[in-house]
Amino acid sequence: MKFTKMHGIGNDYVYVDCTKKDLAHTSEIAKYVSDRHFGIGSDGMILIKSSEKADFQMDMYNADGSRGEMCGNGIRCVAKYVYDHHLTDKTEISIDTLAGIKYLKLTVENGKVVKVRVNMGQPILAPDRIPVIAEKEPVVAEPIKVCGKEWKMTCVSMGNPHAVIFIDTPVKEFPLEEIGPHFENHARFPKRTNTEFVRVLDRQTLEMRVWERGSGETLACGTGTCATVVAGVLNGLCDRKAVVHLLGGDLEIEWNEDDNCVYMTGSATEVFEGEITLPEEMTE
Ligand SMILES: N[C@@H](CCC[C@H](N)C(=O)O)C(=O)O
Repeated sequence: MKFTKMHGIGNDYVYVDCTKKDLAHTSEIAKYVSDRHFGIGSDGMILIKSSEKADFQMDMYNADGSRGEMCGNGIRCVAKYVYDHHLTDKTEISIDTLAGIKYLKLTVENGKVVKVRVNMGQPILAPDRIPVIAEKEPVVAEPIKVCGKEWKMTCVSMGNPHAVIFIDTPVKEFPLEEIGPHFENHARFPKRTNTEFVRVLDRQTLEMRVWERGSGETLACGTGTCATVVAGVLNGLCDRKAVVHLLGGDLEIEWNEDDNCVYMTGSATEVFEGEITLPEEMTE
């Protein structure tokens, strides 16, 4: 299987061009290639496909083989791939995802995409659509007991579920490996959840670490960063336009007041191309 390794501020995926030939056993392959010791090593796998509804389609898999409805860092890389690999010459493109069609604007320098702005759509705040088991809408600073401690969570879906927790200490010091899995698998999240731990530095600057559903800690999460700014606004902690520092780099987020859509701007990077021989049972 031919693949391209790409990352959006350190959130790395194996990208497979399926515009001409489809792939079977995708869940198993995602798990296999994501393994950092026995595979290629990545946070998951993303398939780039042709689409009848949009310019392209993106299918996203986490490292454990589960499907993610959307991937903010991944969709910027898909945009870079299709432009840099000459599958399109358009600098405004649409990509279909399990969370609907997203619209992207590409910044090109010397023939290559260096930055992408994505309209990530409107945040979903209805508990049954996130989904989270909660009494009130929106779910803002709602108590939840995890690991014997009461936390205050704000829940937002950007097509996929997020629980955002504001903390007062530097995010680098947070025991993410210990706490993250207990949020991910908590009974209040029927489809599990991605969880962001966030410290507000000032009204336009936040820092965040993420525990992703199906992949564990990653260096960045695009949908999670959008959910973080929405949660910050709902809690009165930040402005609608903010920069979020993640372990792998920065993302610029704007929750636009006029159309209620969240806009994410950030980089996309190709690391290398390769070919991997898959186990026989994954090729049948
Ligand atoms: N890293 C992604 C999100 C990937 C999917 C997520 N783990 C899920 O299962 O919802 C991003 O950049 O948004």
